[in-house]
Amino acid sequence: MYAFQDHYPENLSHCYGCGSQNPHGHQIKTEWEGDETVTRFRPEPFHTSVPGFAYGGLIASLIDCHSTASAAAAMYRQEGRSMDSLPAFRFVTGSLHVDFLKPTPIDAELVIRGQVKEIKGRKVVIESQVWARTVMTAKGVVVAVQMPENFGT
Ligand SMILES: CCCCCCCCCCCCCCCC(=O)SCCNC(=O)CCNC(=O)[C@H](O)C(C)(C)COP(=O)(O)OP(=O)(O)OC[C@H]1O[C@@H](n2cnc3c(N)ncnc32)[C@H](O)[C@@H]1OP(=O)(O)O
Repeated sequence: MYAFQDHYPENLSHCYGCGSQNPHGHQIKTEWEGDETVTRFRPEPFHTSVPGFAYGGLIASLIDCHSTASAAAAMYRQEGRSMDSLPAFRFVTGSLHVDFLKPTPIDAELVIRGQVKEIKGRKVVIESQVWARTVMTAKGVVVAVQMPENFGT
């Protein structure tokens, strides 16, 4: 699989959630399945909250990085451009909202499915659901905003 994150330049691949260059991070991989974006992730025992269940911060960070990657992919798709083409779209999280609907088992593969709800100017809104086996355990909404040139200054 060649994922959205595989197009990130190396100097922007250190993110804890999605950076391929961060050995301590989740290193998530996201791709299109039709009009939805999909990330699959298997929690480790050290991601535990209540024994047997995954920590909510893990769920939130999966939704976060799944959504920023989906935002970039959606912008490229809207422009009919490959994710390798320039200028690059780089998105950061403006807002992250998560609803925890059910406890998320630690021993299941998690499937995060995202839909593009809005693309307006530099902003993309992504809605996502986290599935464990046949149960939707969480859902989220992220407002992703194209990183300004002066980010961090
Ligand atoms: C394939 C190649 C791709 C390359 C890809 C490279 C990798 C790419 C980096 C990887 C890394 C991943 C990232 C992981 C996800 C993090 O963890 S990112 C880290 C956490 N996030 C941050 O640190 C962001 C900190 N905040 C900021 O820098 C600024 O507040 C922001 C978010 C850039 C927005 O500031 P701004 O650019 O001045 O925004 P502004 O022009 O005022 O607003 C633009 C639009 O966004 C909306 N907006 C802005 N902030 C918010 C908010 N908080 N709530 C709701 N809406 C908002 C505005 O309402 C506006 O919408 P419209 O009025 O146009 O409808």
